[in-house]
Amino acid sequence: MSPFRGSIPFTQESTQFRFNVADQVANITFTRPDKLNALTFEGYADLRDLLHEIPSRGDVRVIVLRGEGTAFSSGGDVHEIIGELLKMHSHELLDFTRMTGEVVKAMRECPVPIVAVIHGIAAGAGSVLALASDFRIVSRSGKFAFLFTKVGLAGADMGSAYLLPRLIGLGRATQLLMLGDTISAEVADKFGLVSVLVEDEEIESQLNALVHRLVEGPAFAYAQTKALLSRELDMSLSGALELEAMTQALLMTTEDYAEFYKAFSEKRAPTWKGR
Ligand SMILES: CC(C)(COP(=O)(O)OP(=O)(O)OC[C@H]1O[C@@H](n2cnc3c(N)ncnc32)[C@H](O)[C@@H]1OP(=O)(O)O)[C@@H](O)C(=O)NCCC(=O)NCCSC(=O)/C=C1/CC=CC=CO1
Repeated sequence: MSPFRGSIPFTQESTQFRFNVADQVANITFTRPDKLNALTFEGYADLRDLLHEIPSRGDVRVIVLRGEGTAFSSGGDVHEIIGELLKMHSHELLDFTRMTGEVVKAMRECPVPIVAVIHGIAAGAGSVLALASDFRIVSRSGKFAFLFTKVGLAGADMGSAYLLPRLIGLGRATQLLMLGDTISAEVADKFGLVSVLVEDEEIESQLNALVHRLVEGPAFAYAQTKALLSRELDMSLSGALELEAMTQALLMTTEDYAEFYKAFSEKRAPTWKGR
């Protein structure tokens, strides 16, 4: 069995992040500000297990991922890499790299939208967690560093060579993943990596506005949209058209769909139920 927990569900507080649910918002906050919220093996595994668990709770409409202090996350914990990873055998290393990939898989397969709040640096695995989120609210102090080649690893890690070109194009993804340079919030915005660019002091109000929209909106339609966006990436056009046709036909039977037209006729805003 993998040493990285794996089949053990996330049931208690993590030592790596704080988790709470309030008003249908799941807040996951990395809590190692003195290490710029570096991720330990336990941190990755806890995050993966928590992301597997959240959808089944039924009380969460949006997940907010953020870091305490001055950074989002500086990626893998360098001290743990030096102390443990460098001593591992190849089969243990493969367990580890697969486990980190499972975090990204859990994020992309999670039907609940994920919003990453980027102030300060998102580096290494931290930049990939931002990339794998559905929305990135980035303040002027935000920075991204897909720095894997700078530590002697392939720039493609945790699915970044899959996700990044799809988000910002092959040319810019090559530049970021191969050179590993740190880019500012402005450059990230120009490249298309940013969903909302905000002044530092506006980050909470802009986050609240987006979270409010996602909480109040049609959750089932959002979940299906996320699933289609992921699944259609590798499909033929005819496969994608068929999948969308089946999904829309399903959504046309929901209470939310009927509610929109009822509300339209009654000249009022719809009340979404997520079903
Ligand atoms: C570029 C930096 C992220 C930020 O630089 P700077 O703003 O100048 O801040 P520092 O002074 O360097 O850091 C402040 C303190 O935080 C500690 N710290 C920073 N990053 C880490 C970290 N990743 N792990 C542990 N501790 C960290 C730093 O030591 C300072 O503490 P002290 O004051 O007590 O010394 C810069 O910090 C930096 O380059 N950090 C390392 C980034 C890194 O190498 N990340 C890991 C990359 S690999 C990865 O993320 C993921 C995987 C997963 C999959 C497969 C294989 C490998 O790794």
